Amino acid sequence: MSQSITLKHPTGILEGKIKLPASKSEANRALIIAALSGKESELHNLSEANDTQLLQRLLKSDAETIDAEDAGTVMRFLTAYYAVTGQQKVLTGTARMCQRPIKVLVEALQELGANIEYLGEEGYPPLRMKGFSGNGKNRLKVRSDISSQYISALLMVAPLLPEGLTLELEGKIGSRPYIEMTLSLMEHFGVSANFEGNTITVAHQQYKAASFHVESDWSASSYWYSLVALAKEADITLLGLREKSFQGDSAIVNIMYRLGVHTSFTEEGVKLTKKEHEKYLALDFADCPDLAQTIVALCAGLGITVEMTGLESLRIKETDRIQALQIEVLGMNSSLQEISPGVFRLEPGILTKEELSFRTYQDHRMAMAFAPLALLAPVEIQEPSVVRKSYPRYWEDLEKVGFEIKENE
Ligand SMILES: O=C(O)C1=C[C@@H](OP(=O)(O)O)[C@@H](O)[C@H](O)C1
Ligand SMILES: C=C(OP(=O)(O)O)C(=O)O
Repeated sequence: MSQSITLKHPTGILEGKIKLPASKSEANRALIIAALSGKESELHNLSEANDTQLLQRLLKSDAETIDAEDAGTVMRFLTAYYAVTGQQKVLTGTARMCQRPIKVLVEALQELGANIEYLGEEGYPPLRMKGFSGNGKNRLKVRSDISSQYISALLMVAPLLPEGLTLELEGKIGSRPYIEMTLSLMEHFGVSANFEGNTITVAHQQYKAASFHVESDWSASSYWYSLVALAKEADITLLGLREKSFQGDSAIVNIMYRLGVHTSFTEEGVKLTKKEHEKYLALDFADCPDLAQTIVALCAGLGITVEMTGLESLRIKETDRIQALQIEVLGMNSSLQEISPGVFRLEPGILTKEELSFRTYQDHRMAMAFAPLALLAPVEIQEPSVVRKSYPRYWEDLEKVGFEIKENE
């Protein structure tokens, strides 16, 4: 794919049925649990997302050096997996992955008896995994305000530990629904846990073989909600989404109700139609950080002021997402500012440009969140292939509902 594409929509009217990619979060948990169980589990509808394809390949690889690329779940889940299964590996990733912290997880695994060495800067990948003595502690305090992926990684390996594991979560619990998703998947594969207050206990147990069907990705649905909110008229069905979901990003239903999208659940998934939107919103993203970019881009487009909290983890994701958003909304005459510690305010401006252009910072969600603005004016997206991380068919799906996409020289 070329360095940039330009999107236009000739009518602004959207109609169609879209099969979303499957959730990479559910799929990557199911893959790790199936590998830990040592049993033949049937996993259906594994995501075509690169993060999932990559984990599938790496779990089968005999190579000593394992490249987790830019996939946070792959890096964190494999660190715990290789540690507890005593495999000698070097775990690395993209330059950005080597700036994403992993100290909390490494220190926890070391306390459990893992021998892990930093090959670069302390606290960051690459890591050398040197074996597991298995005579460590069975109760740990772990910070839960940096990334929930550390907690999920520890929980999935916990039943293999001779005395199980009790985790005491310290600090604010960020991305909590992802921890709950991990526990639900573990339960699906026969392992019970107890989560009360800030303490999670998992006894020594065996995973059981089970079949599992991965649900469509609610995070990916958010771009379609945004498209409906910006369209002149819309009738869009997203296939394979369920009202009762393991995914916390299903919170998009209630957020988008306020931003002009009505959801009805059908046999096949969800049907999205337009309604009135509110003019001002205050939203907390602590439980659903991956939705923040969608909402910022949409509110800048619709002229809605939004005050946001719970954005702390955005600074250590595929890029510093707060900084990337602050730069990119300027091109729409909007501003995103921290008005008091931890509180960000998006103040939308009037669109004056005939064509909008957005950089994507090697972050799939920057590309997917800003593309729907092509319903207001032609939009150039730089480095469009970034979408492969979670939604490789995004551009094709937009073409199915009438977007014209031109590859630029
Ligand atoms: O466990 C998971 O599948 C994820 C957890 C979240 O990360 P943090 O826990 O780092 O916020 C989320 O942003 C990421 O896309 C997927
Ligand atoms: C943050 C994300 O993924 P990860 O942390 O798994 O790289 C994401 O998909 O938005």
